[in-house]
Amino acid sequence: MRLRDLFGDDATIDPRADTIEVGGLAVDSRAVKPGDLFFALAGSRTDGARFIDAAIAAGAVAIASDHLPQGHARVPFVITPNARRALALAAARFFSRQPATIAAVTGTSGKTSVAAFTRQIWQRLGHSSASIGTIGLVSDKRTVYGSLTTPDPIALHRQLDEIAADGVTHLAFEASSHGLDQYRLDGVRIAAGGFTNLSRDHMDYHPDVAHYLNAKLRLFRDLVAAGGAAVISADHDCSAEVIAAARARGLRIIAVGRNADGGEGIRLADAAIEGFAQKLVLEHRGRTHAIRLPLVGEFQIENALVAAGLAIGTGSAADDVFGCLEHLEGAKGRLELVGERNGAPIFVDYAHKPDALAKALQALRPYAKRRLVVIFGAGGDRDAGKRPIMGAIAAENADSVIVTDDNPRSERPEAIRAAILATAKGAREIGDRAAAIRAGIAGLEPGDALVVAGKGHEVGQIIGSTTLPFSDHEAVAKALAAEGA
Ligand SMILES: CC(=O)N[C@H]1[C@@H](OP(=O)(O)OP(=O)(O)OC[C@H]2O[C@@H](n3ccc(=O)[nH]c3=O)[C@H](O)[C@@H]2O)O[C@H](CO)[C@@H](O)[C@@H]1O[C@H](C)C(=O)N[C@@H](C)C(=O)N[C@H](CCC(=O)O)C(=O)O
Ligand SMILES: Nc1ncnc2c1ncn2[C@@H]1O[C@H](COP(=O)(O)OP(=O)(O)OP(=O)(O)O)[C@@H](O)[C@H]1O
Ligand SMILES: N[C@H](CCC[C@H](N)C(=O)O)C(=O)O
Ligand SMILES: [Mg+2]
Repeated sequence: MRLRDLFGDDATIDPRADTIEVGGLAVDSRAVKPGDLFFALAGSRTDGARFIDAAIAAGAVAIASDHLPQGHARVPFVITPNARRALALAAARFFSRQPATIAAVTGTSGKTSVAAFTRQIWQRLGHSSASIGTIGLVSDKRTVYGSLTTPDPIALHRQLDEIAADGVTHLAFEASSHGLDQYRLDGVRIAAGGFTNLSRDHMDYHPDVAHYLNAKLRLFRDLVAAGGAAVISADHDCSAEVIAAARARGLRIIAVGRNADGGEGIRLADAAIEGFAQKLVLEHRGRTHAIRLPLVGEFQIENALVAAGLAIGTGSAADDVFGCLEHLEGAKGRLELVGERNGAPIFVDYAHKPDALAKALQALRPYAKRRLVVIFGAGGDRDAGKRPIMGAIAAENADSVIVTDDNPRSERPEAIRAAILATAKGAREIGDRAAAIRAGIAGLEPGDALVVAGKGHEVGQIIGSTTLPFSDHEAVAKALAAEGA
């Protein structure tokens, strides 16, 4: 593709770059292939400009950056005011196909679940559908394990192009605050945006909560296409501000939840637990719908309603969409019932931040007639401030707490555990996660419930810079087998 066709009018293109054909895009010098255009981006740890020589040595034919790199005037270059955004827009032009209908969801918790639910609703309504996010790419054609919640723009646009070529017409994907802040999803043609909730997260990255919320609001301010829909949970302190941002863009607002109006919105009029399911009464456009949602956890109602709103906001008929809610399956490792011992249910959950842990424990309280047991830790090289908060939440909302390791990464696991234990009064400490799970399961008695939180779908444990195979699902299964359960 011609280099010139990758950029808009705000780019200054070196005359020598004007005729260049670009074979690919690269943002990491170590991934450059001959013929690539290398984007030199200033990052959080280093500056891509330092790797321009390496990129050229690897075959880069031109460099794009937001400033003329010193000493590199001999290389064909493109200067563009916001190089990260320009990268995403260039990736959208380079990988030009996208599914015709795309919804994106943001919020502190529930994104993976909403993306999975939206995909399931569309699929059930007969559309070839996919989701992209923390658990990777899931489509009716293929599954690819993921690592980032919002992939970098090159990977994201390559995947959009591939799934569109596969025949996928409907995509729901997760917009993380990092992804929004770093312009990873600019260039995606988004027909509807969803917002679940806001609580403490990523305070190692965002200077304050306002910055974090503003990153999320970019979805409505900058990214959902004009005339598109905004599906917003109405039940939180931040809901009014999010709705105002979407309204300022003239988007079609579909508020959902107890505080939504049952006209354009989806109002939750009633909810009651029924075994491992919940009975809901919904109001929408003057009609009442009685639904049996086959999921555990009050928060899954919020996720299901945002997903329903996204499907309705992109053109599906409300009656059909509500019918699909009766068939939803939870995303892997999200309050997933994985076994039982002595009649006590055992769940795997992905709560790795304070509000999610509180919500997960509160959701499981009705299933623990005796003791609610939680096993969890906290990731290393991530917001250290959340550790004591999570310790206190566990002590308050569970009856028995085992503090173990999550992904310690480069940190000392004992130090992470100590920060949690400082507030988790009465908790046991068992660093080895498999041993912690064995101990938790061995102690279960009739009437108890156990949740292993923090790693959900993950299949590895990152210790130092090594990822060892580890899955909570497998660890639970092995512990149950050892107990003869
Ligand atoms: C902190 C963060 O978000 N970093 C992201 C950012 O990297 P960066 O630009 O800051 O990287 P850097 O290390 O400072 O390097 C600067 C530049 O030099 C380049 N470089 C570097 C070394 C080299 O040898 N050659 C080279 O060219 C790098 O490719 C980069 O372009 O841009 C990269 C490209 O898009 C991302 O891959 C990278 O995500 C890292 C891997 C990461 O771990 N991010 C996590 C925190 C994250 O994004 N999480 C969110 C939210 C999770 C959730 O709550 O669900 C997610 O969306 O997953
Ligand atoms: N709507 C919600 N409100 C509060 N907590 C929730 C909600 N949905 C999910 N959770 C909790 O958060 C955990 C993660 O859920 P999910 O993966 O759907 O969210 P996410 O926003 O994608 O998270 P991440 O940013 O970590 O990828 C769940 O396992 C559960 O403990
Ligand atoms: N996307 C999140 C996932 C955290 C999962 C948890 N298991 C941990 O390692 O902290 C992050 O990278 O911060
Ligand atoms: Mg996610």
